[in-house]
Amino acid sequence: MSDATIAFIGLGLIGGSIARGIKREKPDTKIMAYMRTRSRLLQAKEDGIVDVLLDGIGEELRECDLIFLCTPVEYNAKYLSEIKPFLKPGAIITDVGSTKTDIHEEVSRLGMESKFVGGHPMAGSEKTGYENSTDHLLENAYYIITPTQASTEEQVSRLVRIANMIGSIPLVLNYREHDFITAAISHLPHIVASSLVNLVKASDNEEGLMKRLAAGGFKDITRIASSSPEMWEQICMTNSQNLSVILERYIASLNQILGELKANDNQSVYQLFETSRDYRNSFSEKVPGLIAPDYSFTVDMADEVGAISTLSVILAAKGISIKNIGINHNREHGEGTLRIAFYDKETMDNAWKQLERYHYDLISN
Ligand SMILES: NC(=O)c1ccc[n+]([C@@H]2O[C@H](COP(=O)([O-])OP(=O)(O)OC[C@H]3O[C@@H](n4cnc5c(N)ncnc54)[C@H](O)[C@@H]3O)[C@@H](O)[C@H]2O)c1
Ligand SMILES: O=C(O)C(=O)C[C@]1(C(=O)O)C=C[C@@H](O)C=C1
Repeated sequence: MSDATIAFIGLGLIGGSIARGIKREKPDTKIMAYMRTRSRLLQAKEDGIVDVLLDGIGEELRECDLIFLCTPVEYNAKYLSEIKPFLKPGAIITDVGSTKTDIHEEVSRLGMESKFVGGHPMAGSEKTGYENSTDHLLENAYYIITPTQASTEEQVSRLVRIANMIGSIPLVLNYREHDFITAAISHLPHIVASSLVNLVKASDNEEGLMKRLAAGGFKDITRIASSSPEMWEQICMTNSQNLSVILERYIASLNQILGELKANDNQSVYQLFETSRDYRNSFSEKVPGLIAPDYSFTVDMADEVGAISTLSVILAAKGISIKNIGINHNREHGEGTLRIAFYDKETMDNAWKQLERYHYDLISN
């Protein structure tokens, strides 16, 4: 079944980014959307991302092959029963929620296992709303797919196709396992970041010197404390059991560090930093989800004086901005190769076309 008509309930950061990615790759997809803020929906129509504006859940959904739930997790689960009467045969509902057990349990309670496949893109931002969505937000990030016991291969492969289409890397996972993993690598970090920021707020002096002097270290590990409270309250409440287990382990590890500090146990404090450094360094920066999308290609060209400037002039004449240009030192592609990076995919594709016209030898990265 082809997913020619797709609806989005909630069109914020994640819904908006998926819709943009789909429209970029398959512009003839008919996209319907509903969200709380009407003005942003109108903007999405103006941008050519949404074709049909919905006033709520209703008859129009009967036309849809695929329905994305992209609101905070508890609202996603509530929408299931409302949407159920409007599902056409073969249609599936999916969601993008950060927790999965809660919605899967609601799916079972409603007897909708054959109509639902869960999803969760493992990328995002502390920013919210359609206005911050981009067609490349989820590129190079894992897109976790959580089937039900009744999900068919065909249904799962439809979600895999969508994930691939938007540049993500699909990964099928059991929904309970998903929630334990994300408790440790996503939900606890949000609690740590927010509680640390609140600790500094409570400990600062009247002149606010802590706030003023906070530098890279503090800012690096607290960026996510600016995330949406509505979204994170719902994530924590729907994964409270896993989160409690992980939080208790974390508190125990903090208490251990406290004991070591008080006892002047410098060996153990050294080991804390040594172990974490080695493990953190073993997270390849090439791990999907950690790297920014790379819009670059290589040009194999003669190593002649002026070669770079000739190429730059060709691109500049077409108004194409280059983000970075440099000689490739690994020489895998032969002598005089140049790596050119661009700000987005569209610019990169355009540059490729222009250089092809001048018969440059191009290699995709
Ligand atoms: N932000 C992230 O980093 C991230 C990453 C992966 C998954 N998620 C998940 O994606 C979902 C959406 O998060 P987001 O970051 O896009 O949030 P967002 O605030 O940017 O967008 C939420 C959208 O839902 C709409 N909405 C909220 N309540 C609604 C309701 N009751 N009915 C209809 N529309 C409603 C809002 O108007 C908005 O369009 C959440 O379930 C979240 O757990 C978030
Ligand atoms: O980068 C961020 O701002 C995020 O918080 C993204 C992040 C996370 O890594 O925890 C947040 C929630 C999601 O469900 C998936 C990704």
